[in-house]
Amino acid sequence: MKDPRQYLADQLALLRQTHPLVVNITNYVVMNNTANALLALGASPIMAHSHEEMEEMLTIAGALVINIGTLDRQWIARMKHAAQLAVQMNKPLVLDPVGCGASELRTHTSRELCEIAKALGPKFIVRGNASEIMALSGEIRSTKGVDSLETSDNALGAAMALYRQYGCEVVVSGETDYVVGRRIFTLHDGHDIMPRVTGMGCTFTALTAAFAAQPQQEYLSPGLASAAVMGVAGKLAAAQSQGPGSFQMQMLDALYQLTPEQLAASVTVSELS
Ligand SMILES: Nc1ncnc2c1ncn2[C@@H]1O[C@H](COP(=O)(O)OP(=O)(O)O)[C@@H](O)[C@H]1O
Ligand SMILES: Cc1ncsc1CCOP(=O)(O)O
Ligand SMILES: [Mg+2]
Repeated sequence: MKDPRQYLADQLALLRQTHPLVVNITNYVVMNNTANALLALGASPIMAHSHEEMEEMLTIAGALVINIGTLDRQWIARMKHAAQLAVQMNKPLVLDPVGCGASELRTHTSRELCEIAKALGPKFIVRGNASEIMALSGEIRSTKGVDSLETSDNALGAAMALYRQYGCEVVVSGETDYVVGRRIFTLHDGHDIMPRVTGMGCTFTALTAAFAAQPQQEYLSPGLASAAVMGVAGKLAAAQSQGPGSFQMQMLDALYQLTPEQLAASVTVSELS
């Protein structure tokens, strides 16, 4: 890869030209936040989950998000159907295993979705917090809920195991973000106010799908692009905020204002050898 910073700048510039459409099957908590974040960055969201329209949706979309945050039996059937279609249509799929480990239903469903999506290889991406990634891999059995009890450093082994098992890119968020694929990157941006706002991880997942939706140039790592954008926008937004309320608003403005040059200059990224 050329310098990862150049790759990141190119990816953001391309996104602003192509406005990729992302289909989101997501949770009731974050539908509005993630749609706004995609729009603010320059992508185009649609929230859709019905069986009847999913094939048409995926025909026009560049990528699919499956976020299990408020799952139930009916939603699980929709998620599996959409994942199967994504495989058939060779569309990138980003899974957010929200709350994996908090209930058997979440853990089991996340694994079933991974089994379906693994046929996509690197076009399948899992983005979760440390507890979720460790529960998905089987390294821990239970978690507290949707927030992480673990540091992302502790989840690196689990992320590598998932990469080997499913061939997917695995993105673990936290104070340090880890992007684990054929290569492994760490990013040290963001701000500790981010886990105090619901939906920041879901936003990360949705932005990952926006990068996955565009034609990849030299190196396929949508998770690296979204981690950089979340981290740099998060730092900029936190500097303008008084607390979680104003942070939410400032985050949308930062996603909108972020330039490719600023992204390349501000990101703290390194490759693990
Ligand atoms: N302590 C922290 N310091 C800096 N950034 C953080 C911290 N915790 C989380 N983040 C950032 O917040 C975003 C959401 O991550 P996280 O809170 O782990 O996800 P989730 O909301 O799914 O639990 C990511 O961009 C991550 O880098
Ligand atoms: C609070 C909550 N409960 C079910 S889904 C959800 C949103 C979780 O969003 P995030 O993981 O991005 O904080
Ligand atoms: Mg989450």
